[in-house]
Amino acid sequence: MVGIVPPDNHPMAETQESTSFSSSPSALDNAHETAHETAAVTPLDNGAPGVLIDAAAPTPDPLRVRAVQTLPRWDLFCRVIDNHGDLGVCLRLGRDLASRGVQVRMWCDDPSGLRWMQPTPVDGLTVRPWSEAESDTEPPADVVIETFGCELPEAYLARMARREVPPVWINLEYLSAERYVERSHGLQSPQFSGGGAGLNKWFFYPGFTAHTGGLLREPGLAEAVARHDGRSWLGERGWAPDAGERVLCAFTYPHAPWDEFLAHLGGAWLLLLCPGSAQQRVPPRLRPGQRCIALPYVSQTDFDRLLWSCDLNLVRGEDSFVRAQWAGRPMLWQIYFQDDGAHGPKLEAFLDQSLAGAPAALQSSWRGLSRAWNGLSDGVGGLVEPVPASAHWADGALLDLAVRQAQDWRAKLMEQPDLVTQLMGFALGKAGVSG
Ligand SMILES: Cc1cn([C@H]2C[C@H](O)[C@@H](COP(=O)(O)OP(=O)(O)O[C@H]3O[C@@H](C)[C@H](O)[C@@H](O)[C@H]3O)O2)c(=O)[nH]c1=O
Repeated sequence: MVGIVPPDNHPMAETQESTSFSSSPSALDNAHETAHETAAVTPLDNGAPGVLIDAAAPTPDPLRVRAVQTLPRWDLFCRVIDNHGDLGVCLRLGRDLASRGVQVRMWCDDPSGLRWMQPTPVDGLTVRPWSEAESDTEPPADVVIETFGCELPEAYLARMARREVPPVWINLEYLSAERYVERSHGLQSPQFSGGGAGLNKWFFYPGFTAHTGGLLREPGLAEAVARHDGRSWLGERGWAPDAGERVLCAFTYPHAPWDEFLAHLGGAWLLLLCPGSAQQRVPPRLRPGQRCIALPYVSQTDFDRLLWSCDLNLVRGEDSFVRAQWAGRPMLWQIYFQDDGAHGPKLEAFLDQSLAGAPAALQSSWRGLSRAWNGLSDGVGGLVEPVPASAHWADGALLDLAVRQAQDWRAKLMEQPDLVTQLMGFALGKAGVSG
């Protein structure tokens, strides 16, 4: 068992929240463009790996066994741009891979958030300072995952290129429901210069449809959610609702239009406020029937359980957004704001997919509420606007419809092979050992 606790002298996690990259193109756009600029861009040649065998099932998953035997060591590279999502996604990926038997090293430039996200060791997962990847004496791993276009250290790239059998080098991209994802998933970018010259980089896109890399979903997740007793779990922590109260969890960016939202939140609600802007922005004087509790940072595992316990989850970024979908509870997504307005179409694309087939009343209300929560009027970026009165959604019937929709959407997503299963199949294919 290897520890995952960051070095003692590392600064503790910051609590300042950043809500945008800059006005320059996002890392996603850059990576996307890189793939298309390169002369030899070829589509995914072996299709999506069609293996869907739960690794928790008693029968060993043949793909997992083959992947662990053939590609036993994986290196993940994680650069913390801001907030907690970069680290959160890498941790979840590393933990999932390690639980399936591969040895994972996570090279990270700021692992301080792991103190609360992952306070206990994870078997098979080690965290190493990014700076040491340059001079590491062990050879690079069999599979190298560059997350979110974080750009690997030059010296490490050169050592990758010198390996007799080069590692499978995969860039794991940001999650989006937009159409380009299906087109871009599985593209390759041969490298002609720099330390990695001669190597091939593959682009792997998470997503919501069969022609994408899917979503992180560890084995046994559905069963764990089904077994969870939310009210007892909240009670054990002193966060239980009173009789007749609904519970809402809020993990938000600073620009959420809280005043308008609370004005339209009908009925009795207990607001569980995660650290950061939700605690700073929710007005101390709430409306009759509303009360709040400020939560501390909890581990990622407990954060999931928190989402499973609430009647409504206000989430953000990427990882909490995905986890709220697995909770199968109504969820409002506060998307990561981008100065160039790229977040508008990204939100609309997700709403198009997740609301498809929902009752018309819910579709229009939820879309309106989601736009308003994000300060968008019609999918085009803009300043925060008041939540329209039509978004007076929270009483009775509409929330019940939203519950059903969240469960239907989750059931649809569960039909997809999970991201790690797909990633293992993809890596095997690119190592020339699929079959
Ligand atoms: C509040 C809380 C969160 N978490 C975890 C859950 C997630 O793994 C993580 C939060 O990450 P996210 O939900 O992705 O939101 P986020 O906004 O923190 O992160 C990101 O959003 C991305 C879109 C950007 O690219 C990133 O640069 C980053 O800003 O923190 C806990 O483990 N415990 C807690 O108490």
